[in-house]
Amino acid sequence: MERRHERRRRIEQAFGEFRTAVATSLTAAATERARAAMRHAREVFELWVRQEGVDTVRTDPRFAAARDNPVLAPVLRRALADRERAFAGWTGHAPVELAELVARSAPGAAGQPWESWLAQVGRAEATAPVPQLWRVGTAVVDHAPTREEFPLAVPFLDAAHLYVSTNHNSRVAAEGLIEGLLLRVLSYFQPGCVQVHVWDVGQLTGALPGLYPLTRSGLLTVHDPTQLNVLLDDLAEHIRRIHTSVLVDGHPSLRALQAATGRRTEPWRIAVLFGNHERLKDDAQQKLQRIARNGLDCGIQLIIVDIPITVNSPLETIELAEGNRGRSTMTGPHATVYIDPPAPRERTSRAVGLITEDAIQRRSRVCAFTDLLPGERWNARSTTGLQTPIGYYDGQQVWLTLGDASPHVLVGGPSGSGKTNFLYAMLGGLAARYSPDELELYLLDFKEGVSFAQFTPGRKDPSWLPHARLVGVNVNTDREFGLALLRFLTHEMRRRADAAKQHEVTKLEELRAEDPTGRWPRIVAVIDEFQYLFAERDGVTSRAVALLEDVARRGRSQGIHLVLSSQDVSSIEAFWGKPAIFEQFILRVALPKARRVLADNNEVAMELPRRHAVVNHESGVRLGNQVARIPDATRRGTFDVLQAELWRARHPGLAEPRLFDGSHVPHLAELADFRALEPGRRQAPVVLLGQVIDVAGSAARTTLARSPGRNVATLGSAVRDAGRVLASAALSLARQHSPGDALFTIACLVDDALGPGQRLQRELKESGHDADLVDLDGIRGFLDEISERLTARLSSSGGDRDRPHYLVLYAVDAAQSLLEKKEPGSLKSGVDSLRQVLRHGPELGTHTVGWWRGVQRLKSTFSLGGLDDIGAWVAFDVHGTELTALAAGQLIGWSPRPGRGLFFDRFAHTRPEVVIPFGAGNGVEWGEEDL
Ligand SMILES: Nc1ncnc2c1ncn2[C@@H]1O[C@H](COP(=O)(O)OP(=O)(O)OP(=O)(O)O)[C@@H](O)[C@H]1O
Repeated sequence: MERRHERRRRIEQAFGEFRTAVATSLTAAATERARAAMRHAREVFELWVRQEGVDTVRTDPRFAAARDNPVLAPVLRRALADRERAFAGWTGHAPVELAELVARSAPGAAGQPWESWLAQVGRAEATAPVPQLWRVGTAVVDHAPTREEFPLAVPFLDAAHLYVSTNHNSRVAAEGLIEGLLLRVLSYFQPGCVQVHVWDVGQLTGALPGLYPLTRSGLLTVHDPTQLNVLLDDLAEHIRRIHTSVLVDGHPSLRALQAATGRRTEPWRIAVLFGNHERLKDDAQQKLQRIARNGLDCGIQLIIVDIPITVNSPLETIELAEGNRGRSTMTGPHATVYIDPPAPRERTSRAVGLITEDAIQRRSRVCAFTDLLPGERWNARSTTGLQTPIGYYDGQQVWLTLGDASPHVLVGGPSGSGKTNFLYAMLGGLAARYSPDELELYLLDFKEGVSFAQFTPGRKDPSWLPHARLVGVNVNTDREFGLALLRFLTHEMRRRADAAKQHEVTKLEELRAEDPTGRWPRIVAVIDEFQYLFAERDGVTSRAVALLEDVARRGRSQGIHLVLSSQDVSSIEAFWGKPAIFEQFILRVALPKARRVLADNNEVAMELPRRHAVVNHESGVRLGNQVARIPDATRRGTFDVLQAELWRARHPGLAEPRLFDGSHVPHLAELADFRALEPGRRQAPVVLLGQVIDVAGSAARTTLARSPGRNVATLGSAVRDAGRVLASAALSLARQHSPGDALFTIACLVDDALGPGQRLQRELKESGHDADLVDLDGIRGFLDEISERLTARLSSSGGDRDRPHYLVLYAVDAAQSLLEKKEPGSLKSGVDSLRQVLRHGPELGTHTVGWWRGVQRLKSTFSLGGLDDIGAWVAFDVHGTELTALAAGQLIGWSPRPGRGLFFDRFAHTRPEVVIPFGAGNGVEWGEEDL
């Protein structure tokens, strides 16, 4: 029994222990569960806090119970502390710093409140620094511990397009945003620097009505809702034109061009496009994307509203969800932006009115020549091209570019339309920008008058244009001078090409890089009234066409630019027959009423007001038209003042430009070739017969070597022309002999020749030479005597060198009948003696410089074939066909003209060249009465 009790007690005890153990563990489990539940509650709460944000949890009634729960309070406290920590770098500093940054980057109207600038006309020029940011509103970071506003500003001009998206609640606010931004831009820059285009898919006159008065001044253009393509094509065309004619120096953008050169020639064009959330048609969409991609470099900005589009270029977006509230890419997804409220309508109207008036005034402002000149002279480099403003349009400068893309210029306009004035404006702008080491000018004016003479030293004004190397005036009928200029340019092209080749490059630009110390200026060759060059269907025209084609084609890469100006481009048949030449003249300048300069369907020149020009860098097609008002550049006080200034600044060693004046008779004594002659030269004596028409102004020369054929003839009826040739020949020969070394015999065989002959004798004697005079009575005896002496010398064996003897025979043919007579019993006539002298004289130092009054008369002096004894000749009023026999049988196209002769040297020339006889002696004027 006892044992049974014991067993029971032990069982009960075991159960008791079990119960205790179970109870203990149940209690522990309950505690653990309660703990887990609390942890869970905190975690859930934390999740809410993190998800909804501390501010919501603190204020939203849904969280009231949780907020009051002391168990959860630490969670909220921790979250608040975390936020404080996260915003530690922001709160109190960043908004202030942002405000300062915007103040710095958005000066004046770009960032200040409207009260301080609206209704004041902008003063910044297009070349002024562009604000980096433009204020549009304020922003607040959504969950910042304290509400701190900071300004919202966007990059815009040159930097980024703007995209605005709206809903039915916020379209009005979006218009306010855009109008506000445009007013900032329009009020920052001088009127004219910015042009605005508005297109609204839904309405013709809806969007931005506050700006409409600007349409009066052309600063705003409102586009037809159905004509988006026209606007897009226009913008695309601007981009193309700017790339081809403005960004020619390798600058990637207008902004870069401005940074490098300080120049901004194009206005900003802002296109505001209002859509309706629908995609544009595919082609418009693609055009818009292209404009977005390439526009910023060319000053074209887009503001796109509610047009779905992806854009592959810098773009800021403002998304307005509710009224003026929204988000922007500038501030990111955690900040709410608030667009600035618009300025009062009345103030906006006043501002727009003022801008419009100012723009209209600027457009009508007469720009002056000085407006074309840079602040600093000669600091531009011509490595890649030449650029200058040549006038104004809408208060903006219009620039002209000579470079790879537009190497040559064709200028056209009827007489009096202002071509010469335009050329002065262009040359002034260039000469002020580029130093004479960067730019050389060759200027030729075919018409009568002295339009380019101003560039050379004058009697009243000693100044000359330091860039001018050659000036041709009154060229008129001396088309050969045009030819000479073109020939010079082709030589220069070759010289440059050779130099480039040595440096293993091909272009002037590269040559300058390879040879930085070399002097490789760009050359601008101006030919005014160039149609004269092609005035006749003759050899000059065909050679001119060939040379012009060569220069027009290859000049581009060698920095040689042609500027051809004409009042009548249409009549240049020879030229029009060569479209390839014209194609090189990409830059066209049409003055009022100019015909054929621009493309056929481009009539803009017909409507052009006086003193304006169309400058077209696109071969004259309509899209390339840029109208400019050209300032007066020819009046006193304009170009002349600039020239005097540049002249004073020139390098002291710089030579004066060479002047070729077609109306001027050259003076022998002035000629360098003449002055260089002196006694004691070892070479055969040189005979100067006149001046050839070349760029250097060289003398027409032949030599009198002691060999057969070295005689000179001048042919023509006038004693004046012939006398000049004979005298300059004799005087140049005299200069190469010491007194007494040579003998001159002057035969005057017509009365007219007596004056010039005696004058020549006197001059020769005055310089110490032996000079005899022979007349008709003495000529026969004289020639017989010389002839006999020559025969004797020819049959003798050697001996001393004969003293040079020069026979200067005036009107040889006048003695023909007298010389033909034979003495009774003699087989020899005087003509035989003359032939003997001409044939054998040169070998023995006896040379004849004779005048025959016509080709037939010369021929009758000789027997068949004797013409070979005349090695060189100058012909005046003799027709080209008559000269064939004297020029080795070649056909000669020569129409005689006053004061000009044709010179041929059988020993040196392949074809004859035009010569201008000298009008003066050895430092002594020859009066007309002497000739
Ligand atoms: N932009 C201008 N501003 C003021 N005056 C001008 C302007 N352009 C031309 N003129 C004046 O008009 C006149 C004719 O101009 P210009 O001599 O330049 O014309 P052109 O076309 O060269 O004529 P032509 O072919 O007869 O020589 C000149 O007196 C000139 O001063």
